[in-house]
Amino acid sequence: MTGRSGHIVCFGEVLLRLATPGHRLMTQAESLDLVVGGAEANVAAGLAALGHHAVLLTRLPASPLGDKARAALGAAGVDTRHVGRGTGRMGLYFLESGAGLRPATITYDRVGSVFAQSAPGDFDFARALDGAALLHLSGITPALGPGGVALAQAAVAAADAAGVPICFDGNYRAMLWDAWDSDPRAILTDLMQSASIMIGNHRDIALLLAQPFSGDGAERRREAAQAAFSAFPRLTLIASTARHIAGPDHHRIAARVDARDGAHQTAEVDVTGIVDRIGTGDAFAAGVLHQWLQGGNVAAMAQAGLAYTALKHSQPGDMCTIGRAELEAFSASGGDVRR
Ligand SMILES: Nc1ncnc2c1ncn2[C@@H]1O[C@H](COP(=O)(O)OP(=O)(O)OP(=O)(O)O)[C@@H](O)[C@H]1O
Ligand SMILES: O=C(O)C(=O)C[C@H](O)[C@H](O)CO
Repeated sequence: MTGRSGHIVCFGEVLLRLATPGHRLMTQAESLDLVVGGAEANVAAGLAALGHHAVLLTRLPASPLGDKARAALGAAGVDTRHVGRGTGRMGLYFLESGAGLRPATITYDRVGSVFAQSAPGDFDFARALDGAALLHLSGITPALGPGGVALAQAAVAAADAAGVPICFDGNYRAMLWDAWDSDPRAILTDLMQSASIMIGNHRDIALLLAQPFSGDGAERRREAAQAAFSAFPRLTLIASTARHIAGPDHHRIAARVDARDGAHQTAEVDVTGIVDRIGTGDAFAAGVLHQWLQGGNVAAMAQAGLAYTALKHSQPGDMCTIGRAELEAFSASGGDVRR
């Protein structure tokens, strides 16, 4: 197995999460717990925890909130040298924590953030991408509005110009797309033309291709993957999870990676006692990319993605900072205290 050299550039907005403590409703909360997140930052943190050189390309406000975000990224081992600063506000989201049969709810408060207000010229894409193994971005940036579309297009164009492969995570956020007069299909299809790796499932592909996939399970995923490989000539890998919600704190998750010439779908693992569901998709992406960077095959990528997403469910916060030793020691049956 031959590894890939170079750092990974993750491009996207960093948010502060303000969450009700102790499963309270927002109406009951008298304080809010603060953590730093953002889908692409979460992937960078996961990759850094797994021993890779992960660079975050973003812009934060020149304010104590921006300082807080940058400090958290640095503490997670993310390379913040390409984190720009600007005048304006920090993107936030509020989380009303769920419990039992009451789902968690998210309220975004990010319109007009420094990142969302940025122009492509505010980023030195070429410098950040110089020598990179991969650019990772997601469907969240173009969902921010026309300015976000321009940012995502500029990032993709710069990676193309530098010959850097692109990983695109669908990360469909209906609340963001529905907040403006958007055409997610056209925008995402255009961005996907340049992607080598897609993190997304049959729903993402159905949206892109305006084509439903009605089969079941693995058959439906293979059919969707084949349609995506036909539509996007540069695509080499599609990675997805299949999540069955067995109970309020009990999910069954399998992972799948499709290549043009084969696929691997893992067995399901039971994830119980879920502490935090947010960021588990980003942890999956980090696990898959961890193996991709090492030249692992579809089975190794699917297993690492599954293990890392399963482990993330046990860690509070948006980021997964669980290390490589724990990933390698992952056991679907969990374990007692290690002493
Ligand atoms: N309405 C939709 N249209 C198209 N794709 C969707 C839609 N809703 C969800 N998806 C896609 O389905 C996949 C799984 O969605 P889900 O919300 O379970 O995210 P996840 O990847 O498990 O976790 P995370 O919330 O951390 O991203 C994602 O790739 C997402 O983009
Ligand atoms: O929802 C978003 O835009 C975020 O970036 C916040 C979370 O960190 C992200 O959704 C987790 O995937």
